[in-house]
Amino acid sequence: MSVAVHAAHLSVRRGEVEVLRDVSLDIEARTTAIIGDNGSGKSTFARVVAGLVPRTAGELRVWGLDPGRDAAALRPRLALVLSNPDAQIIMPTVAEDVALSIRSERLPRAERDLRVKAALERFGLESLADRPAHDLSGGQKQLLALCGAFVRRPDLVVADEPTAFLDARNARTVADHLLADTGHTLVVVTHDLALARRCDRAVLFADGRVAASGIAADVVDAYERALAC
Ligand SMILES: Nc1ncnc2c1ncn2[C@@H]1O[C@H](COP(=O)(O)OP(=O)(O)OP(=O)(O)O)[C@@H](O)[C@H]1O
Repeated sequence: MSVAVHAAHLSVRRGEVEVLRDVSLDIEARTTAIIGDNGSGKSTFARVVAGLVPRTAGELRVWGLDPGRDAAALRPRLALVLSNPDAQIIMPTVAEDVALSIRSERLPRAERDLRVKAALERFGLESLADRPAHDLSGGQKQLLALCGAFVRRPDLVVADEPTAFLDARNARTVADHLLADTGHTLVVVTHDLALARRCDRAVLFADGRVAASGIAADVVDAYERALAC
């Protein structure tokens, strides 16, 4: 499997604070969880991979491209899912919001509508297609955010605490969709250790550095043992 994310001695400074320090890792598994305490740098890592935050030092490649310099080439291949779906809803109705995600592909209308319909069906949202998006429940909104991400058929999905505001049932549904093998690579920042365990690999961040990485269950076990001390 090719390397989705390659970081070598990556550092990120935000203001006076060095938030990521000397991070070196390769992400090549299909699904990778990023775990660690509050403030350990997980979201910053997700954002620098997604090209939203610049690096201060070191090397970063996403599918061999530099997220800072090659943002335009990476944009169609990468989808970002955040914990607060309200921040990701733009259009008035559910179907329009999903269609917006593929507007830049300039598809013929019939083809676009078919793509949107298939995506809505996959996420169980077809009966809500014409509903105002902001009227959906929190769980439905997060499914809508996922639908908008996956309708683009991204190679890499970066999800930052996608289950944070969901009940156990919706968290499970969202995790099932993220982990389903649809040909994408998943990097998921999460405090949901059940979700982290279901990933192939995990990376534990501590104080802006990589503290451990390996098979997800092993890394989560080590983190839980450390938490118990
Ligand atoms: N724009 C910024 N300016 C200054 N400091 C920042 C900025 N963004 C993040 N930080 C700091 O960087 C550190 C890491 O933040 P980050 O959000 O990456 O952590 P996290 O591991 O995702 O935390 P959480 O689990 O609480 O979401 C924190 O100390 C945070 O205060």
